Amino acid sequence: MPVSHEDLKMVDSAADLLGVASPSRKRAESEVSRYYDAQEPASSSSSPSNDLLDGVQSLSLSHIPDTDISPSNGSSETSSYRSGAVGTAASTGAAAVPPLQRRDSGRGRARELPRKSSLSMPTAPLTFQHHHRKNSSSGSISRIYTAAAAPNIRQPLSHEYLRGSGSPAQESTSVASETLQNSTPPFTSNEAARPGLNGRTRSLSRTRSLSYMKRMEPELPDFMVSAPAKVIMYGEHAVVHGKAAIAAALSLRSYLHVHHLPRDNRTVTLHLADIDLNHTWDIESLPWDFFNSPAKKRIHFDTVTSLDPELLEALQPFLSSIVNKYHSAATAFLYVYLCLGSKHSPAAVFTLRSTIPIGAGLGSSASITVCLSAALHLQSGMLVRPSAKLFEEECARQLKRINDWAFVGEMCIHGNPSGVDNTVATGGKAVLFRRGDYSKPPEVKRLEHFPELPLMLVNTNQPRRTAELVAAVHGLRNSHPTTCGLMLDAIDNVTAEAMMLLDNKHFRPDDSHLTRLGELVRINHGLLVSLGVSHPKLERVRQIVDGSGIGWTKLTGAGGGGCAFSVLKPIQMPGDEAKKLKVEETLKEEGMVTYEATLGGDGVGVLWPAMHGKPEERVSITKEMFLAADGDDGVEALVGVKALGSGRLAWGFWREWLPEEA
Ligand SMILES: Nc1ncnc2c1ncn2[C@@H]1O[C@H](COP(=O)(O)OP(=O)(O)OP(=O)(O)O)[C@@H](O)[C@H]1O
Ligand SMILES: C[C@@](O)(CCO)CC(=O)[O-]
Repeated sequence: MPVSHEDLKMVDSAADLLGVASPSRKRAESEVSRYYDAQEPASSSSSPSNDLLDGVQSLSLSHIPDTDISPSNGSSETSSYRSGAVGTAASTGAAAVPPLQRRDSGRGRARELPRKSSLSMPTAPLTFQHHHRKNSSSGSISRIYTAAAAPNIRQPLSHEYLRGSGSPAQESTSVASETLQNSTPPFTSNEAARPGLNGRTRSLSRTRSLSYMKRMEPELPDFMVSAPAKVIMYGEHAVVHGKAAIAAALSLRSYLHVHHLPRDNRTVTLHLADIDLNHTWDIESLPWDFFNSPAKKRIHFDTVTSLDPELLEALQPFLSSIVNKYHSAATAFLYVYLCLGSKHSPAAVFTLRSTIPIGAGLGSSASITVCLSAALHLQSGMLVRPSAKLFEEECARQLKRINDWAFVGEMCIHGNPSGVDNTVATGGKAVLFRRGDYSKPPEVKRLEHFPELPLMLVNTNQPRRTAELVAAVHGLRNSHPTTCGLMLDAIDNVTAEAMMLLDNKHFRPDDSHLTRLGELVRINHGLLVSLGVSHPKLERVRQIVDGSGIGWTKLTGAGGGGCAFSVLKPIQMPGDEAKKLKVEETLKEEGMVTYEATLGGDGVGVLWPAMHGKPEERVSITKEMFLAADGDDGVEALVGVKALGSGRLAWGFWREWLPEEA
């Protein structure tokens, strides 16, 4: 392994990476280059000049064997679930190398890799599509890759200029320089000529104009990230107490636009448009010294399982002027921003809009913290844009990094979350999740055979706060430890039984399997009622659906209001469709909203740069356009994963799984 984990930690913690290479970073870069030179066959074809060397990593996946989950072994004490990709990657603790940029001299083209990890494929609208995971090559291997479509990170213009004559980048710099000089004459013209790098001669005025340009030019292009909502099918609340839960990504999503400001603007703005929160901080006045002090410093590779009260305290002066009932989202942003950044972090405006109802049990908070985590990692160069050339293992590693820090954000919003919401919002699809020991990574098993289920999702529009409901269950458990313990065990058994059905490739939603799943839904809801987390409006949904006989209903998420879903019976008799329409009508009359959403789609995605349109007529998506989009439909039409699709010029997803072969 050419670069040690320690080196990389140093590289990372010397976070003034933008434009200024630290000694450790330079060392790491040169080690990567040496390694790369040694690996690359001389016959490699030349690459586009903007190819970047994005990373090298030692890949090591520990495999935890499959274990059958049956009702008999389903209790938390005895059941043993197979750890899947996220959990597995988490357990390796292997170092990942920050993407290092390298101007290519003919070797940087992405090489043919033995196996693709993440193919472009249609996204969420493929309702409950079946997938399986390719067997990964076993053992611990070292590989190197390049990602041609990687974010063009940390490339100040001046670097382009100084690299030598004749490159397209230099041409464009010169043109831009002249344009700027014509429009804004910031320097005197009679400057003495002096030798430039590469033996060339440059005038001082040109040097100064470049430095002026450097200040005016944003450090990075604008980009977007997106993450889905989730539905917990079985096991909410119990999952906070170490039991298993089954959850799936939902096709409603949050979108975060990151607009970079000129370098001489040293501010960072968080604009949460849905909740009318718009706050700007002066970057250099933030408590960096405290967050970056040796005792407090946490880096991208760290798994943080609890918040540091002193760090939270240090943030208070910077949050106290934000008066907003949803202000915990700002705490989450600032905490992660300060942990992952430095006082040299790029100046930017983070604008968020979401199509997920807030505080409705659909994981709106996790969706936004996943977006924030992904954006901050991308900004600091700690992620490679997903591409078909990215190894499955590296995808898992990057997803783990996003997920770990989204969890930190979730802790800021929820207090004591299990992490199931951010895990689903990060990885997408459907998972079985269990976190027995909070000091360790959770066990996560991706459900490869998650079936297409006929679901109806209903929002009661009754607001509530997850943190309060989780605290209420803790309270009940403290006063009735034995009874509550048994109820939590019962929920765990329900989840284990459902797991056998949902992860079974022979599952067919049109036979007795569906009835069994439905009954488990109803039992789980009953247990949640006993735990005190239902609400009269949720009971009303259940009553209406039960009365019509069209399916089985359960609250989802924290309860106390928010959403319920019904697993619908197959439409078999002539009157069945009419009954369903009648139910929807009644719910609407009572002020509730039903959603047509699909489960099992993609997790976190990135649109880099933020552009839309056909390749020949692509235009930038500005934050103004994003803010002006009309409602959820407008947001979806402008930036939506469905509207723009996925692929190199559209949304990219870190996918750990491949479509099932025909
Ligand atoms: N669109 C949004 N814009 C800004 N902040 C948001 C947004 N959505 C969620 N949040 C943040 O998340 C908090 C709501 O989180 P909460 O856990 O109560 O609901 P949820 O995540 O939708 O539900 P559950 O955890 O049951 O799935 C809000 O207080 C706010 O801080
Ligand atoms: C209620 C809960 O189980 C689910 C919230 O979506 C809380 C958690 O898992 O953190």
